[in-house]
Amino acid sequence: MDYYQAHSSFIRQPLNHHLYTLPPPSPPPSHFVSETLRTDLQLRSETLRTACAPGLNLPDELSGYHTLVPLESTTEDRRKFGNWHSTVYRATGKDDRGYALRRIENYRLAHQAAFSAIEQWSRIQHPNIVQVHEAFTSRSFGDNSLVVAYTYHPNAQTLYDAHMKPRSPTFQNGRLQAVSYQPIPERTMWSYIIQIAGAMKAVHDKGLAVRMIDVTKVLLTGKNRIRISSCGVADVLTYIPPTSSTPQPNGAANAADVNPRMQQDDLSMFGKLIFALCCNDPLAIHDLSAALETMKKHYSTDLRNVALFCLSRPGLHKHISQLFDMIGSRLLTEMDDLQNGMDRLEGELMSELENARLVRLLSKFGFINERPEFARDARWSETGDRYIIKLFRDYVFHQVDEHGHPVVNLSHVLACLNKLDAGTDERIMLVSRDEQSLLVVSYKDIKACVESAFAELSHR
Ligand SMILES: Nc1ncnc2c1ncn2[C@@H]1O[C@H](COP(=O)(O)OP(=O)(O)OP(=O)(O)O)[C@@H](O)[C@H]1O
Repeated sequence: MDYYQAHSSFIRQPLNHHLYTLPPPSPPPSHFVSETLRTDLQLRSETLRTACAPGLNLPDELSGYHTLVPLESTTEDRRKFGNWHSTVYRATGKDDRGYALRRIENYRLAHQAAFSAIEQWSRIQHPNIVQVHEAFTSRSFGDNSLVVAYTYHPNAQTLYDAHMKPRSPTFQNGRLQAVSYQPIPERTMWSYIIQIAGAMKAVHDKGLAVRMIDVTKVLLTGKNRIRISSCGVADVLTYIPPTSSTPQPNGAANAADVNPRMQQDDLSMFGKLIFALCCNDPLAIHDLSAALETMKKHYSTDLRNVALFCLSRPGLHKHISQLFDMIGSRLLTEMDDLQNGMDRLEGELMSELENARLVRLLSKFGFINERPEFARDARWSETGDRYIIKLFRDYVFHQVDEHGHPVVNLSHVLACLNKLDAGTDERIMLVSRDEQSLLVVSYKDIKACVESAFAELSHR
């Protein structure tokens, strides 16, 4: 006979939604947090776990990083980082986190001091800069490679890929139609400008220069969230050791030594990037008057002025801080958007908060039930609080239907656990496996049993 005939068909209890905390009333729409946050996060975590296609002949291990997966084609259409061939790989670090490893092929380290810029970069933590971790050389790829490790942002796209890459035609009404060009909205452009300018200012204030501001090197890592990638590589590649007679023109070994011209170059690269994005053409500034005409069609004079300021002739007083005077109240719009984004995220977090409660509860069950050291100690598992918990566990998870088949009903589990966590006065009947004893207890009682059994374990 089924040991749980007494509950052979339990009453289906709807989820008690009042036991969940409701998110605050409709958070305002946000420029930053994705509408489909859950899907986005799930896709990111899936990407983190994808394995590499076999046959790529990649090293198994590289200075503590393993499971390398190339993030771009390693065969055809190989683009270059300056004059060097470069490839970005996703890898897992010693701490089990994801890293992006940028490998520069055929690089010979002549001076260990070339890495000192990486140390400076690794100390810069900024929300719009992909964090630099370390750099090392390696022969594991069969050549002399320089490898720089960055934080990995799953499913990040370069601004080029996100906005400018030609899209393949799609089927519409049974016909292949070219995807029409959609200019980036002005508000998004301001947001990008503010984020990049903020990152540049942080870098310049530290006496460094970004040196690589390009649509293929700025990553979109979330909705309208961008980060400058590849920082530090140019400093290592172009390092020139100081000599007693000449100041360092390029070497970034020392913050104070960075040539202010590089910071001016950053500003003009920034100007080129703004034109490229607004005109949907990476080489837009090659024909400046045409580029200005195109910009006029879709963007305000203020935006054009910011781009022109960046491109203007370098000068002693030209500085990234001046850009913020030109941005003016748009900074406030950006702050509003960010705060709306925070509200929305908090709302999302509220509804996920309940999961943590239930996991905590289930973990306590895991600690209490079936402890091997008490297997022969019937006084532990078959008496008092622990016995009630054991019967409750059967009630929640081990019920069978009239045919003796396991009842697998998640809403029953959730409802029971929520009531237990809330410690309601509702009472249930628990039946022993041999059906010899029946106990009527409230969730409140069971909650007290769980707390005391757990406390007893923790203080042993
Ligand atoms: N830190 C990172 N996290 C996640 N993805 C990254 C990271 N850095 C780079 N990537 C991805 O790696 C790929 C290659 O990056 P890379 O900078 O080489 O861009 P690219 O478009 O191939 O430019 P290039 O012309 O220099 O080859 C891009 O798809 C980019 O999104």
